[in-house]
Amino acid sequence: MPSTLEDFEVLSTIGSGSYGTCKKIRRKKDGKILVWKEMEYGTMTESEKLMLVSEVNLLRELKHQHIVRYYDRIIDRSKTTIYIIMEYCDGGDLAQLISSSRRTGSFLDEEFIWKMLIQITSALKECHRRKNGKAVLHRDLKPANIFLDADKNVKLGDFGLARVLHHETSFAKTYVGTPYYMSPELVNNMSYNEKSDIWAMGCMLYELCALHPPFTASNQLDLNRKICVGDYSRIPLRYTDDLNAIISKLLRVEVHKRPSIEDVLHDSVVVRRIKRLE
Ligand SMILES: CNC(=O)c1c(C)[nH]c(/C=C2\C(=O)Nc3ccc(Cl)cc32)c1C
Repeated sequence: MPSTLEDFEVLSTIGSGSYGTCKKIRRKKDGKILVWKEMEYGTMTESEKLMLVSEVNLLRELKHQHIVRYYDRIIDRSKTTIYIIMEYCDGGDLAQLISSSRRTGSFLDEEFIWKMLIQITSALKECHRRKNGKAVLHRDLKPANIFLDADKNVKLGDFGLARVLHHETSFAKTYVGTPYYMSPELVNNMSYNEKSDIWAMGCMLYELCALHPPFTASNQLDLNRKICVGDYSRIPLRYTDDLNAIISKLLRVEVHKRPSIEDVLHDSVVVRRIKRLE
């Protein structure tokens, strides 16, 4: 039996991502706490609407402990709005965590950052596995799209929709961020690929260490230059050479030298750390 809006009670608005509004909801039949992401599709073309529906159906197949669980979707044609119902993540997102660490001047523990590296890599491995010959590339990996459950375990969310909503009307209206995580290949107008997700993961892990992105500039031209030459400083000296080494591999400018997800999971330093967390 498909869900309807009446099956849920809206409790609060908890965030507005790049592509819509997130609300905390309660499922009336059992009291389960969930979220839904409301996305207005009225300004989309027919082909983009079809892409959005197929994207959501594909994402619903992703069942993994470190990927936000998709439960259902509701389409309200009277409001041209889709409601994507997903798992509630009590711990909020990594962007909030970085902001509060920066505000209090307290760096994150290295053990926590290794845990993020291993769990995000595990989630991306599931996404990059071919499903019906189609990889689900995240395309918008950033701290605001990495959520945490009550035990501070990773829940990768908000994916795959970036490609659908890159059309002029809705993307231009909603996209406000500076593309700090844009990879060298994207700066050079090449196509997004699995290694672009790896680059973004490197930028994110760097930011967890330094509490700022690896590449910053006062204008897009300077930012692009720094990205394309790989001009960034070492992570703070409080972090080990092992952590610095793996992040440096993720931030290799040449795509063919950048490790794949499998390379990361088989890297000797990462294997050692996985054993420690088991
Ligand atoms: C201030 N907001 C929060 O602390 C917060 C909390 C407790 N949860 C969230 C967000 C989500 C959440 O809890 N589950 C989600 C599933 C998909 C997406 Cl795109 C977002 C979420 C947020 C933004």
